[in-house]
Formats: sequence, structure tokens, C-alpha cells
Amino acid sequence: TRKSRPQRLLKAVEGKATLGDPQSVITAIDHFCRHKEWAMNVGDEKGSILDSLVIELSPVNVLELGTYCGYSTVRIARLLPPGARFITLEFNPDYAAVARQVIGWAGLEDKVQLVEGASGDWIPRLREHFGVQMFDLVFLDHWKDQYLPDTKQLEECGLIQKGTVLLADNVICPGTPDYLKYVRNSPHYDSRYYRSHLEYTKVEDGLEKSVFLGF
Ligand SMILES: O=c1[nH]cnc2c(O)c(F)c(-c3ccc(F)cc3)c(-c3ccc(F)cc3)c12
Ligand SMILES: [Mg+2]
Repeated sequence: TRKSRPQRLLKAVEGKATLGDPQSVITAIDHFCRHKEWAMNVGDEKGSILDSLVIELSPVNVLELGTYCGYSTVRIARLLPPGARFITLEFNPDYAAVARQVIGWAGLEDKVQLVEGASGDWIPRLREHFGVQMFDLVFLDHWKDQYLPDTKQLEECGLIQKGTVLLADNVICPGTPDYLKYVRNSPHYDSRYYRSHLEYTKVEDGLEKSVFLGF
């Protein structure tokens, strides 16, 4: 059967990137998505905003919800300090299989723990399963309807604490209205919108950065 889009994206990485060179993997994916086939990676424009935030935060414990092909996983992992811990959750096994290979091609497999399954099932088990106490950064980039319930579950499990930064993709396109209303109206979050564009297009989209202020 015809290869899937993620598999074609992986072929583009294998054909163009240099093994062990994360930047070449990022460049190869962006080229493929801009010139061959659009795919829902955070992309180069929003990716640069993500980079700046990771560099500024220098997070030790990072959670990504929604791995897809591993593009943002590579963008984040390549900037983490030694000893940092990075868990990325992916629901779709086909996406996870491609992401493992993309992350491997970037030479970052030792920095990332890719966990397959539903975020709602895994969030309550992260502490006892991975020994993580809290996250410094959570990148929300999975299913838009899951952003709010997963955030509430992370709060309830104590995995979001004073200073934790939530960064959410696609808050305009396709949009996450209930999540935006929550973080923007809650006295427990300091929220701001980074205006950008839907990956590889001129359509408006952006990232919402929300800092938890404590209960
Ligand atoms: O689902 C997503 N997760 C994470 N990031 C995403 C992302 O960065 C996107 F740009 C899109 C997107 C936006 C506009 C569009 F036209 C197509 C796809 C989606 C998305 C939205 C609705 C769907 F039915 C399927 C995919 C996602
Ligand atoms: Mg996205």
C-alpha cells in the first residue's frame, strides 16, 4: 500500500539530513513541508518562537503532548541542557513509529522518552512511572479538545507548579477557545499570545504562553 505522509516525510529526512545533525533534520522537514507536502509540524516560524522560549527557560523537565513526526521534539531536545528529562506523548502508533526514527536520525534518542498512548491515561501515571515531580515546560500540540482537560489533570496531579510554563500551539487555527478562555481568565496564570502563522502558510495562527503563578 502507498506510504503514509509521515512515512514520506521520514524518507525526505533520510534522503536529505545528516545522521546525528538535528538542524539538518529540521531543515529537511521544513523543505519537504514547504515544497512537497504540507504536514502539521509546528514549522520554522512558530518553531523559532519555541526555540527562544526553550533557550530562555533552560527547562529541566519537559512534557510534550503530541509528538506527530517528532519535528518539535527535535527542536526542543536539541536545546535542552545535559541531564534534562523530556517526555513526549503520542496517541497514534504510526506517528510514534516515524517519530522514533526522526528523533534517532537527529541523534537525540537518549534525550527523549517517547510514550505511546492517550495523554489522559498517561498523565496520572507520569510521576510514579517516570519519577518526575513537576514540569518546567509543557508544549501542548495534540488534539485541540484535549488541551483544557489535560491541563486540569496536570494541575490536579501536581505536575504543574509555580513557575511551570505552558506553551500551546494552534490557539487560533484550528483554535482552542475553551483552553484560551481558561488560561487568559484564570488568576493562576499569566498568559500572552505570540502572533505567528499556521505552519508553512500565510494563515494566522500563534502560540499562547501561560505561566502558572501557584494556587
Ligand atoms: O491536530 C493537530 N494537532 C497538532 N497540531 C496541529 C497543527 O499544528 C495544525 F496546523 C493542524 C491543522 C490546522 C489547519 C488545517 F487546515 C489542518 C490541520 C492540526 C489539525 C487540526 C484539525 C484536524 F482535523 C487535524 C489536524 C493540528
Ligand atoms: Mg500544531
